[in-house]
Amino acid sequence: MTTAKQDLELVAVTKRYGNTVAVDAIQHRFKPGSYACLLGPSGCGKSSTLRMIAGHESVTDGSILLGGRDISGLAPAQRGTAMMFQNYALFPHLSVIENVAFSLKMKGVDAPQRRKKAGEMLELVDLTALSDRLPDQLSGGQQQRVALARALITRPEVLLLDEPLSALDPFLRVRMRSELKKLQKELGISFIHVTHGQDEALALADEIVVMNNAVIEQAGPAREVFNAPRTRFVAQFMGGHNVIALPEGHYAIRSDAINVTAPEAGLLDGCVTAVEYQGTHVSIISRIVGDEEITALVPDNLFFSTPHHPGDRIGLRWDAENLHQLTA
Ligand SMILES: Nc1ncnc2c1ncn2[C@@H]1O[C@H](COP(=O)(O)OP(=O)(O)OP(=O)(O)O)[C@@H](O)[C@H]1O
Repeated sequence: MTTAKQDLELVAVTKRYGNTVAVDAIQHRFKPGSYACLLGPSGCGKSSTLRMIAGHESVTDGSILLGGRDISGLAPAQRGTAMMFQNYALFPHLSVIENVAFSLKMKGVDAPQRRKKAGEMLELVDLTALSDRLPDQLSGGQQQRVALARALITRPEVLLLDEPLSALDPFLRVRMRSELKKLQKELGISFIHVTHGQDEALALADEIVVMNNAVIEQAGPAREVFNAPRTRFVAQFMGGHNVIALPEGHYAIRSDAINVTAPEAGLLDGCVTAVEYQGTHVSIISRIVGDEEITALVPDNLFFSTPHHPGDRIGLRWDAENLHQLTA
């Protein structure tokens, strides 16, 4: 398997469909050998971005560079990228091993070589025993591994995954996501994974690229994007944050960084509107001045030592270092 270490760079990449601007001059450098998640709500332009990188969609403006080489005008098979699709797109009449070997057949590789290479890929995804089955004789998770093997046989430098876990049930989704992460580390190539699930992105990504309305709102290591959102959108989309208006501006603060005190001991007073038990934590929602709501996430033992109920007056405190000023 290739271990080439090449940057993938998007230079002012734009996609327009008629009058719709799906991707608006985005600029980003994906580090080699890292797991990146393109995260954002439906319609923000993440699939269009991925399809342009893959070559399944033309670039309206700008360019895509892999290792400094402009690949924007190349056919998908010539780019050094491979795509794994949402619905896996397996050929129903071909066996597992034939599906995996398909692209080699198109390249004119002879049958014994194809079988050997496809066999290696099936071993990598732990499917050797099912080589001769047809796709409809496989579970969703197994079909996904076939699709992975089929994409990886081309030895891409960058593997592109479009919502690869969305067709799986929640249990399998969690299992497959750790397999994807492990595979990426083993292969050492870059994965770019499109998802609209923030928990999926947090679990998988070395780097999260948050898109909204055709632009990149924020990009950085997963922990940084979660912990220090720069815009109201990122704070709300990542979840687990409050946006507070203070005289100096708007700030994001994690719900678990808000401490609940007696009313006179807080920086702000609140009136409890709801209490939700969440197992390890209890979420206390209170209304503050200006009718804004603040959620405090309190460890369950702390909550039950001094329980609060809807209608109670409470104080809310935080350490200034946990406030992150928002730019928009
Ligand atoms: N072939 C197309 N023709 C016209 N408009 C399109 C086409 N494909 C996408 N769009 C529009 O471009 C915008 C971005 O779409 P895109 O599929 O990239 O978003 P997305 O973030 O991947 O959304 P989702 O999570 O729903 O797949 C949307 O407004 C969409 O309606």
